[in-house]
Amino acid sequence: MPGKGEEAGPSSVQQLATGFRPLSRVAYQGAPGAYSEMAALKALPNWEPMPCEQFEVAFQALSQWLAERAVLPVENSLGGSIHDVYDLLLRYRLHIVGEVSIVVNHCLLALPGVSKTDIKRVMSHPQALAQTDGYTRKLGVVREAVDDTAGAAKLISEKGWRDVAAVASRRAGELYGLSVLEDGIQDQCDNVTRFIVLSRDPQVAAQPNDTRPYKTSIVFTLHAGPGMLFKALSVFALRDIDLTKIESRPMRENPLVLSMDYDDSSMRTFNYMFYIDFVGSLAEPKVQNALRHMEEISPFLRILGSYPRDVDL
Ligand SMILES: O=C(O)C(=O)C[C@]1(C(=O)O)C=C[C@@H](O)C=C1
Repeated sequence: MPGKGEEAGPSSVQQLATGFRPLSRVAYQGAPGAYSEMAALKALPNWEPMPCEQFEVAFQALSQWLAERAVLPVENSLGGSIHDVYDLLLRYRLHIVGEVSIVVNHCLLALPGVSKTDIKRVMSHPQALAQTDGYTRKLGVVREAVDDTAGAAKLISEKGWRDVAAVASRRAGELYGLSVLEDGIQDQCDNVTRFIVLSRDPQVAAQPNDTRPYKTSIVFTLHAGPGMLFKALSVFALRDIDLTKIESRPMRENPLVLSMDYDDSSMRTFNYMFYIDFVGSLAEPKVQNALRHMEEISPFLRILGSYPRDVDL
């Protein structure tokens, strides 16, 4: 019998002898059947997916050593950026060690026997609702945002609602006993969501024999004034470094600043955090030079991660 505080299971000696290794956990937001679970399994096929109710719970699971990785969505080709994840990246000191993209194919799911004309309400994650906006508008239903797509399917199944449909994956339908009323309901067939893989430790810089293409993600601030963003971006343009994404978010602790460009001291402008992804690894001298240059311009600069690029789409 294991004593108090001891785990039941093979001892470390037994583990070595039998080759048994407990599965490492990868946290994701949503219920089983969520697209984030698919992304987690694509990024880390032999890991145990760990469902979390909210994005922040996945960040906490990783920070508190309950999981070894977290996989979170950052942008979708139709719905745009997932802002909450950008804000959390700044609040938690975690590192991006990889990225993975998946094709998102939404289905309209309802209880067996329900037809499309019975549906009065459609529930899903806000991103999934944005990606199927044209379709649900034509359907003329009330749209309701919930925490995740699979969670919507689960709720409909548990409550037995016959006038509600979920926008979710076919797999979510199978898991929660819902039928597919229509498949492929996203407004464009090219519907791709990009996810990042987070770890407590940074990815080891690309080795000289590593031929994989790399990407680097940073977040920075700028002083208010004319041409500041232009100057910041020029550190990459001058070195032919290809930017793949830029995002700006309000600086929540200090949302308004005085602009140096105006004499009128009452003139205040919005204050932003800028997030940039670019092609290149921290091991490359031109990337190191660009970041050194950026440090001269930016009052705050943090490297979020340098990691192999997902080229499998
Ligand atoms: O709700 C889910 O199934 C999720 O995994 C979340 C999420 C997102 O946040 O963008 C992931 C992929 C799709 O773009 C829709 C929803």
